[in-house]
Amino acid sequence: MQAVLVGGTATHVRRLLLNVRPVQRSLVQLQAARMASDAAGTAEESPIKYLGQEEAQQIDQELFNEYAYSVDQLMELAGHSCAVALAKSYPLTSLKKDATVLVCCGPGNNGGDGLVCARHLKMFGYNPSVFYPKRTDKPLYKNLTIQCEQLDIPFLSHLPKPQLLSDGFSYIVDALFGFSFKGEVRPPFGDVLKTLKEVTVPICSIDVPSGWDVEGGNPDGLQPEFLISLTAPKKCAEKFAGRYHYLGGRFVPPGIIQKYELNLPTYPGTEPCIRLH
Ligand SMILES: NC(=O)C1=CN([C@@H]2O[C@H](COP(=O)(O)OP(=O)(O)OC[C@H]3O[C@@H](n4cnc5c(N)ncnc54)[C@H](OP(=O)(O)O)[C@@H]3O)[C@@H](O)[C@H]2O)[C@H](O)CC1
Ligand SMILES: [K+]
Repeated sequence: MQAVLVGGTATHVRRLLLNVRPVQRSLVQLQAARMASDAAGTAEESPIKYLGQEEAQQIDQELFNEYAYSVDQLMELAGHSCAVALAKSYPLTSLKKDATVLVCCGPGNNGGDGLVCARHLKMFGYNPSVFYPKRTDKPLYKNLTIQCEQLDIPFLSHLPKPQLLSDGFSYIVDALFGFSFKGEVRPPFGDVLKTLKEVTVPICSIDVPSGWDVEGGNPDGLQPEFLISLTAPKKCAEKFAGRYHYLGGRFVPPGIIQKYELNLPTYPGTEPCIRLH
């Protein structure tokens, strides 16, 4: 707490700390640290942390087990932040082809983020379709699918050839695999990734470009134009050379930010996402 005792803020901060519960305390401390650095005129931010695969999974589990979030809650916030970041990067008015978007969903939670994102894109006025080749029987995914169907979002029974995809869609959302992807790509996703590599419209990846090693990337794999990292960027994002890199999933409690030294940037106002570069 020494760092915060700058420029007459000490009494104010001490009073705040005495009157708050422990969870709130870390919020106050974060704010105090920011006030201190501003007061000292040293607004130098530490670099954002890039997470390894195990660390990302550990944080995920901690959010569920210790912070008592449900997967549905976080997925909704994550998927919504993806749709907002996409709408900022590809505004409705700038798109041709009736603002058609294809969202490719994988079998895990990354695919779930994709289904939520598709629903919000529809609400924002885009025309999403979904390709979801390996469905999961869990109620969460079934419900997300029904919600999309009830909004008249079409589900494609097969993935069209690259030329048709490029002609038919403004961009393609890659929600196939996130931070739990491991090893060589297994069927049917090898063919899916091969097709996506050949399209000429932008590929927009959620959390991890699919087919990339979560830490090492994949120089021969997809080269997305857009990436939204959720919670915090994964190590492979250091290799991302596309145009838009966003951070989303504005749900990380201060306790986790501190414990894992995430050094997340401050989200502006009420925005659910922030552009990193
Ligand atoms: N805390 C957060 O930031 C949150 C992030 N969310 C999103 O969740 C994903 C991580 O989700 P998870 O379910 O753990 O895993 P994935 O979606 O990445 O992938 C799991 C499925 O992928 C299959 N898999 C894995 N490797 C391969 C491979 N080489 N070939 C083919 N298929 C593969 C795996 O299959 P199994 O047979 O191994 O079971 C799974 O089916 C994160 O990235 C965020 O996008 C949450 O939405 C909210 C919290
Ligand atoms: K992905």
